[in-house]
Amino acid sequence: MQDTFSFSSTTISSTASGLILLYFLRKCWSSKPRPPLPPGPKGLPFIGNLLDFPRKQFVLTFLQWGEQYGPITWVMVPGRKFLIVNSYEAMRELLDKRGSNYINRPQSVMVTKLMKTDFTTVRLQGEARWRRHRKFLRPALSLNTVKQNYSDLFLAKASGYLQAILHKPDNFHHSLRRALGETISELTHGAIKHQDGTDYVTEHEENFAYSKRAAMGYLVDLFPLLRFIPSWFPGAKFRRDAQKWGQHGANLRKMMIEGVEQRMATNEGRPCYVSNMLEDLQKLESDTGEDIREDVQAVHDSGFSFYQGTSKILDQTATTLKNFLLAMSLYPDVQARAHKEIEQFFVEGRSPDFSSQDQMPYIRAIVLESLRWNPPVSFGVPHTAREDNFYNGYFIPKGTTVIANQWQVSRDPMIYDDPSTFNPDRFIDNPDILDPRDFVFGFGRRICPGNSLAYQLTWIFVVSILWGFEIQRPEGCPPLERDADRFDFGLIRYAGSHFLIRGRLADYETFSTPYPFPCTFIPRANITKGNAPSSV
Ligand code: HEM
Repeated sequence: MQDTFSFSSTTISSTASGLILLYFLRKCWSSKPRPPLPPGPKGLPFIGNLLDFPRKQFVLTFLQWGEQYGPITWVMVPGRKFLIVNSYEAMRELLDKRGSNYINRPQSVMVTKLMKTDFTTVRLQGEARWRRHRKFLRPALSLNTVKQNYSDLFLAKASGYLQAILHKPDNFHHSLRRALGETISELTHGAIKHQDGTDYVTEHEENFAYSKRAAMGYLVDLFPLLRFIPSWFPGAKFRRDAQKWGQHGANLRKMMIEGVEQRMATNEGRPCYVSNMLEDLQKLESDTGEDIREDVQAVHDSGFSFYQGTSKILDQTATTLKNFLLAMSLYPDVQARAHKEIEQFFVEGRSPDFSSQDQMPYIRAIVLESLRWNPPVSFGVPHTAREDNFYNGYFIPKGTTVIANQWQVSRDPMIYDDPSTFNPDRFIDNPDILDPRDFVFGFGRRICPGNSLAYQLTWIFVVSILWGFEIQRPEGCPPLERDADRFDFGLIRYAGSHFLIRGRLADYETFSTPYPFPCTFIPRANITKGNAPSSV
């Protein structure tokens, strides 16, 4: 008994001294100065850098910060910490090499929670549901699948666009969105209209307008507790709007899925992403008895994500093509060379197709330059840090929103000489130059799964338009020499009034597009009204 007691007291005293030692060691360790936060503009008490955020042309301010503070800049607003990355090397290091730490997305209360868009691929956190989406998207959007399954659809839509320009040349911006919207709708859900006549493309445009408004930045994003205010409460219009806008998306999603199911039941309509995946799953279920419910949900959600959430797919591809059209009107020499290359393959009634794609280096260079000249998602889709992290001796706390300023890469003179000039030759003269697809489609595990599709679709539109038309800038239009006169850099035009912050805290999934510009389309010998390219 005595022995036991003395043993216990020794144990207790040594445990106690051990704990005390540990306490002091920890104290010493934790009082060791933590590396500093990255440099950045000095903020104000309470509101941090809110006033440093520009109201428009965000990337240009981000670029200035890059020049002043180096590759990474730290900024804060209430409740949010941002790391703006202004160097390709740092983007690769953080988002690619340490991709598992930067796999999440920031969650906007208004768009994600109140509008209930957290099912879309782009907004999901990097967890099981998101992995399930990517599992279906990967094979469906691979280059091989795109070439085999979607080439005819792309050709038909490009041809339809030429006819639209012939008939209503002034409407070319609108008909471009229409052609791309139809392409995506047919590709994902096999139709552009519901059985009851509802036009999916028009509905998606409406839905997109709602998302854009919601993404403008609401007070509830600064003070998330506001989301618990009942929607009937005075001043809670944001809740009623979110409900209405979210419901519009939910109804549309339901309608589009029902449309696919009806067509599958009657063997009508063209095969599409959703029907192909559902057929595979149904086969799996009947062969193995596997529970496919979560997979079916992932197909429904990822199919709709082509539009919702990532509805910018349409905008991004449209922007790339608008970049191209603007460039053709500003750089006639480039256009003349492109016409020459096309004439080697597609003349005398032979309309464009993909058969000579590999033999047309100048067209490839034009497509790449259209992506680089004005990266459509000018400062990327943000990622967030899952854990504390260090870079170049700076501390990046858990939860930081990381913004990769793609515009900076596109204008880095160390990478691209004379970067504001549209110069496809840079890709021909220097085959080792950075391929813009290595940054305009994002980074790491969240990298855009649609990059091959986007490239192929852009390519056939570019060739078809050049085959059919000569593009001119109308006489008397100003020459647009500066980037700031050409591109809006993520400016969202929204006339509605906002609380304190109008646009300063806009959701950061904005994208840059050319300001509206006029073009004259002169039909070439190849094309006449009613003469659609023969291959479609
Ligand atoms: C020129 C056209 C396009 C550009 C510039 C573009 C760019 C991007 C970028 C920058 C991201 C975010 C990547 C990141 O988080 O680092 C993204 C995400 C995404 N893109 Fe694209 N994209 C384009 C077209 C498309 C197309 C045609 C599709 C589908 C057919 C598509 C599907 C997606 C999806 C589903 C995501 C979300 C990925 C995720 O969060 O896991 N994109 N895109």
